[in-house]
Amino acid sequence: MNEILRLENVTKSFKYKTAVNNISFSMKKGEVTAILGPNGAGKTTTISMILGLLKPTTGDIKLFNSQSQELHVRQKIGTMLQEVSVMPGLTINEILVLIRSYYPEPLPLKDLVNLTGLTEQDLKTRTEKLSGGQKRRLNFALALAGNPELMIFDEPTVGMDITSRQRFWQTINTFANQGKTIIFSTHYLQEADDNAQRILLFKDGSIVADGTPQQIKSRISKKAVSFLTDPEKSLEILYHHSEIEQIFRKNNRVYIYSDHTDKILELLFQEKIGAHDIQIESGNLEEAFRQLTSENKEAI
Ligand SMILES: Nc1ncnc2c1ncn2[C@@H]1O[C@H](COP(=O)(O)OP(=O)(O)OP(=O)(O)O)[C@@H](O)[C@H]1O
Repeated sequence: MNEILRLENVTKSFKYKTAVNNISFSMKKGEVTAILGPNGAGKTTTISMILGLLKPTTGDIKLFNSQSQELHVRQKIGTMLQEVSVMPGLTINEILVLIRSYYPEPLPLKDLVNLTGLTEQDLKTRTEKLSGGQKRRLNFALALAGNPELMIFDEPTVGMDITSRQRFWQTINTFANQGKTIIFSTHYLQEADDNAQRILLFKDGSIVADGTPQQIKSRISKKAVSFLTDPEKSLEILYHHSEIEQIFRKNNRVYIYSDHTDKILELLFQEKIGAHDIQIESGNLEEAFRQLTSENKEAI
């Protein structure tokens, strides 16, 4: 079966808030997908619904063509959520042995330790004495314990130091190369760009873009020419030029979006508007993200 996940017209409304608004998407085996979006966009709510921790108000979710509550489905999923509590009184080693025993084909303990960077000292530590970093490593090991086909991570690298972050993505890439399906949410554009083949960009509970990082960047991130000029200077003379797709002022700098930056430079000199400190910026994912998730631009 090639399709691992399908959401159809899924909405989640809380009393005063529609957190997720009529979203649909499916995911194939082996895809690595980032759910990207600003705070409050609906990422965690979506992941919680996929995992069966929250029930959609309307719509349908299928995992492996079944409901997420079914045992054969749960055995195929590994997850790491933002806030996790672990059983007190046990060492990391004891918890890993216990959790591995719930799965038909768990990963060997040695592999779990190597893949997550757990140390000998970590294994002996009792859960109530874990540092933030140790907790993260344990949670990662728990997510991998059952050798899951589908891995779902909610903002996995929050609170990780640089070394842990690098190890995390290395491990994820190893699993991706083995054909595992991976979904992770993040605020970090760079993480999505570096590690996902597909980005679902969320805003206000809706999906506003769905594509490869490259497609998303090329679809909406334009090149910009920006410059300083006298704030009193009228720029009306530029408005009728068809090469200019968008023009706005931000922090005293004027920005012009266009695919034809050479033409824009010509115009600036022709029209004698006193442009100085001219810069040309090519679009990047940060810019794409800003354009897609903000509504109000300061118009001139
Ligand atoms: N249990 C709840 N009751 C009421 N409102 C909620 C509940 N859970 C989430 N929300 C609201 O739904 C919206 C989406 O929240 P969600 O946590 O899914 O966003 P997010 O994209 O994961 O944000 P963040 O990046 O900050 O974690 C927010 O406005 C949030 O306040």
